[in-house]
Amino acid sequence: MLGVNGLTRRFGDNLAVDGVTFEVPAGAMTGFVGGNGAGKTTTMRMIMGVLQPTSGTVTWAGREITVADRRTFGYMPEERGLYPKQPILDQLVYLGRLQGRSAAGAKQTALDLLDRFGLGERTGDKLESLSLGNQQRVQIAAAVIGEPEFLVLDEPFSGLDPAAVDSMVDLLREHTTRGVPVLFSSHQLDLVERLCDQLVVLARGLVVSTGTVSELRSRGRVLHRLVVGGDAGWVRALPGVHVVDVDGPTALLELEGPGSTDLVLREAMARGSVSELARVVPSLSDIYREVTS
Ligand SMILES: Nc1ncnc2c1ncn2[C@@H]1O[C@H](COP(=O)(O)OP(=O)(O)OP(=O)(O)O)[C@@H](O)[C@H]1O
Repeated sequence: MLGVNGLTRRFGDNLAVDGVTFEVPAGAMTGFVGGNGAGKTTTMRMIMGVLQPTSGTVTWAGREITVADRRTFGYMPEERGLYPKQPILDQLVYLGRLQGRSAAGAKQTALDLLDRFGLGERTGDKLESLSLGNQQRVQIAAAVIGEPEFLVLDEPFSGLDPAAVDSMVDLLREHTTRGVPVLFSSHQLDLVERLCDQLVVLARGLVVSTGTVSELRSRGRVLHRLVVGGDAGWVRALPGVHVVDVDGPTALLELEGPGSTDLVLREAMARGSVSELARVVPSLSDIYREVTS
């Protein structure tokens, strides 16, 4: 398990990361989300030791992290990091060797990964000759070539088509199944919702929420949608009902308790037909907007 404890980073007057604390448990896929400039990349760089924190610590397996620990980590940095003019297989084998793999082992894993990502015919091609999406696949292969004990991936899914996303998701799941903790940042909240076991939400350098998607959901306000035959504007007059929005026959409501639900239903039926009165299950995007606003 990796622990981030009160990590703080200033750039001059800019407090980019402000006392960030969270854990990435073994075998869990942790999604790191937050708007542009929230501090995700800065935090990941401090975890990887490529940027010094102003204060705070990173722990691995319950003790302060060492250089040797970090050598066992796989990292896909925001600025990527492979050589554009070198053949992709050579680069992967080289990186695997740097991370302690034998030449034969690194080559076999690299060939398997490239084959799996549809690049089996292009092993001798230079990185720059591949499309951006295919370059991204090679970057992910580079992060896992050393059989890492922890994976840090900065926006690994940006620019990937749905089929590539699915194969990356399968690859990452194989790692978490073996107990490897994975931390990845993404702005693709539908994907984060599908993929991650837990979330860390950052806003303006601060952790504003952590937990599973269902935990985050249960902390948010509960809304109901009412759809009636005519105009639903009458619902504004009911006690115990906070109207979030009314649009013709549809109203979005925050109800104070079961009594309010009964009241809304009774009133609606007395006034005509009722098509729907149901609890709204918020999407991760809705939750994200609520916790970061
Ligand atoms: N090397 C640097 N020098 C000065 N300021 C920096 C540096 N790196 C990051 N910052 C600032 O730190 C803040 C956090 O940036 P960071 O890149 O960590 O955000 P992010 O959440 O990864 O954003 P995005 O989703 O846009 O990639 C921003 O205000 C950014 O301008």
